[in-house]
Amino acid sequence: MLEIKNVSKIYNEGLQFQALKSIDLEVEEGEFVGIMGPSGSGKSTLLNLIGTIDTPTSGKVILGGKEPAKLNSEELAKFRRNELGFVFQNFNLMPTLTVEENIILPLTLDGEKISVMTKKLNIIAERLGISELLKKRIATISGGQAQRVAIARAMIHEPKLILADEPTGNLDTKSSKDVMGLLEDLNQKEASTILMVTHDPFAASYCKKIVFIKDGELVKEIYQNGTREAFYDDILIALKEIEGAQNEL
Ligand SMILES: Nc1ncnc2c1ncn2[C@@H]1O[C@H](COP(=O)(O)OP(=O)(O)OP(=O)(O)O)[C@@H](O)[C@H]1O
Repeated sequence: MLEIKNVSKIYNEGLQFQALKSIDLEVEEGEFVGIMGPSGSGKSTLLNLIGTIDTPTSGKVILGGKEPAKLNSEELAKFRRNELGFVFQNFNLMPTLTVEENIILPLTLDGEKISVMTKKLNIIAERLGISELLKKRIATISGGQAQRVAIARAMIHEPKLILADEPTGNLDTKSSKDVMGLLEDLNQKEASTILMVTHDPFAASYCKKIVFIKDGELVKEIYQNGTREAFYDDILIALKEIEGAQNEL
């Protein structure tokens, strides 16, 4: 469903900098993939290319058979709204709106009927355990609750792919566990395809596969074969290997 073919990204502002070098990556429908790597290795650059926020210097990003780089700005805005769901570290919710207003925002932009929006809203709120919060303003809920709301907003239009950038970055341990359990559930029970950038080995242990990026190149891939606890240990070993090699340099 997602194909990244020989993608490179060179930033041209001021000094040229090659942030990604010939990346090849395929994500199948229903996968839950983590992207890890040292700071500055190119994780956000890669996520921005997949999220159609930026375009590759060379190579192709193909999502659901379409190449977003070929769309005009209006088509692209529609593509992004329909095919992708975004979850960010800082939640990116509208603080003065209520929980329900935030969740239905993507549908409002598409001019959906109120009856359809209400039905979808109630199903997803129930599913994510936030039905009690719908009338509250974002400014009055906790970080863990805000991230649930952000996930509901990312899911409500049933996107092909959910892109999460450090979704537990601003959460305490308990909320991180809740949010990751929720993403795992969406992946397992509703076959949502999820791609998540994270520094946090605990959050990453919920993924089924992790790709490691270093200096703009994919250097390693590991899969969860046994328990999540065993995968957590595998992740720590892989990080040590990659960051250790970096420290030696
Ligand atoms: N707009 C830009 N112009 C020039 N260089 C950039 C730009 N954006 C990012 N870079 C550089 O590209 C490299 C990769 O950045 P990126 O943000 O993708 O890394 P990252 O792995 O997400 O890092 P972090 O984990 O710290 O968020 C870095 O060296 C960064 O300085």
